[in-house]
Amino acid sequence: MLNVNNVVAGYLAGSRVLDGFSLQIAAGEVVALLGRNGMGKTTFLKALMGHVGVTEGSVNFAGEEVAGRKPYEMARRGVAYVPQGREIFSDFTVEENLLMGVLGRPDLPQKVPDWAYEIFPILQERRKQRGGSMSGGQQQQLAIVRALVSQPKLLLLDEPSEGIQPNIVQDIGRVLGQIAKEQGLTILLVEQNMELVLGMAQRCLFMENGAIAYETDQVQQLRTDPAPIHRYLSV
Ligand SMILES: Nc1ncnc2c1ncn2[C@@H]1O[C@H](COP(=O)(O)OP(=O)(O)OP(=O)(O)O)[C@@H](O)[C@H]1O
Repeated sequence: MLNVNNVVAGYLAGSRVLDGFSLQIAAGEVVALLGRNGMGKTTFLKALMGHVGVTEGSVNFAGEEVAGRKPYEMARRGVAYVPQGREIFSDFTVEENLLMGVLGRPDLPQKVPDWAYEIFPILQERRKQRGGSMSGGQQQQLAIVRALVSQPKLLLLDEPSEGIQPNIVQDIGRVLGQIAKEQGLTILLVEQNMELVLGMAQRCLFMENGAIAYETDQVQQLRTDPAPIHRYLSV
């Protein structure tokens, strides 16, 4: 589904935050992208969404070259992005926030589907309340469902557990794992919370200096043999 080859990308002209970055993700996979702060994980998600320019290499999504596409074009092609810090609209109600997710897909019926409120029941209870009045965890749930109502093929999540109480993190992990399994949703997860990663991911990619340095599909072995975690994540 996603085939990224030798990508170079950065913020300033000539900068190489991503430097020879390559990865492949098959349809239906749940993959975690890990690495210390500043290694370029968020930059990759932004480059894939078209928020950061790709200066070298190729990004193929669903059989089409997409490097250089704008964020709204990526959304229409079925890539949904839940950024770090959630970025919900504080003054909009829960329902209005969800509608924003639908508006990114003009080919879908332009209303919030009923199933959106069944994913996390709190969103039904808070439907008419301002997004900004909810807790951080509830806002994260809202941001995730806002992404899901665009009916993505690929869901990008940037640190969904950040600053959120453990029971909501667990709930998010359980729900996303279930959706991935039952509906074949492909997920790329950037995350520091190893419990969430080990509970969800089928494959872990470790980033160092702008590229993937190591990967494993023996995710559960990381519990008993955490050497890669120490090597690539410890400061
Ligand atoms: N808007 C920006 N302008 C210039 N440089 C940036 C910008 N955002 C990030 N960088 C730089 O790009 C590098 C990679 O940052 P990035 O946020 O992708 O790292 P990360 O692996 O996601 O780490 P973190 O866990 O801290 O978010 C860092 O050196 C960072 O300082």
